[in-house]
Amino acid sequence: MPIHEVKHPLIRHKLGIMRRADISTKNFRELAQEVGALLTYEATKDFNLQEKTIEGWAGPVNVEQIHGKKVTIVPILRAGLGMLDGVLSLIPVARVSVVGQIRNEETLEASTYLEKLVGELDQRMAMIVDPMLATGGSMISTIDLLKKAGSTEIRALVLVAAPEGVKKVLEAHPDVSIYTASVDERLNEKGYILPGLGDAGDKIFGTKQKDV
Ligand SMILES: O=P(O)(O)OC[C@H]1O[C@H](OP(=O)(O)OP(=O)(O)O)[C@H](O)[C@@H]1O
Ligand SMILES: O=c1cc[nH]c(=O)[nH]1
Ligand SMILES: [Mg+2]
Repeated sequence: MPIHEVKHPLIRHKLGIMRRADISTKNFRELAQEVGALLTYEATKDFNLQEKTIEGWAGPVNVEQIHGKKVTIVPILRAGLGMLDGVLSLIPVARVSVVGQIRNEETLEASTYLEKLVGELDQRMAMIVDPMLATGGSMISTIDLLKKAGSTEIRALVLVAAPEGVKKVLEAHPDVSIYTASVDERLNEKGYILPGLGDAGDKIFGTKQKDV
């Protein structure tokens, strides 16, 4: 299923706190990482395991280990950095490919200002992280550039998604799976998600809240 709305009680609870208008930068930041980690848990549940015999305390023991999955995590600057450590806490060996996208607040068009990708993308699962999937422009542009660079297996982890953006991403890239804590109601006339979280980048970095 290309869209996975993860309804785990811990995620619902933490996301509910993130929606408070008066949340502090510190709390928003901490929760973005925590929900990022919980979404990672869900997004990796189909990873294959292989058996291996190791020397245990009482002799040889059969254990399982993740098989054949090289991963690159792709935070979309800026706000994606707010989930990166949470994802890395569960996949500590992953390489990180950084992509900068900025949305023009008038036209809502995304433009790429940084692309620093790791090698062997054709052999890695790419896990894109960004708190917000609104019109979908930033996500589509990121998937486009990853595919151009060789990615064939891509997952996207977002805290909150708008139905309009999910539809656009899946129309453009039906092979990509999206994991989210919530598919919200809709976009407002300025392209912000309702009820949403407001401007996630500003909340994570403590910059000025825009008039949304
Ligand atoms: O789906 P879209 O309509 O493209 O909107 C979503 C994008 O907008 C925000 O980034 P923004 O451009 O505000 O940059 P920032 O992360 O630096 O704040 C957000 O973090 C997403 O990347
Ligand atoms: O709701 C939104 C839409 C775009 N970017 C955000 O940070 N929030
Ligand atoms: Mg922003």
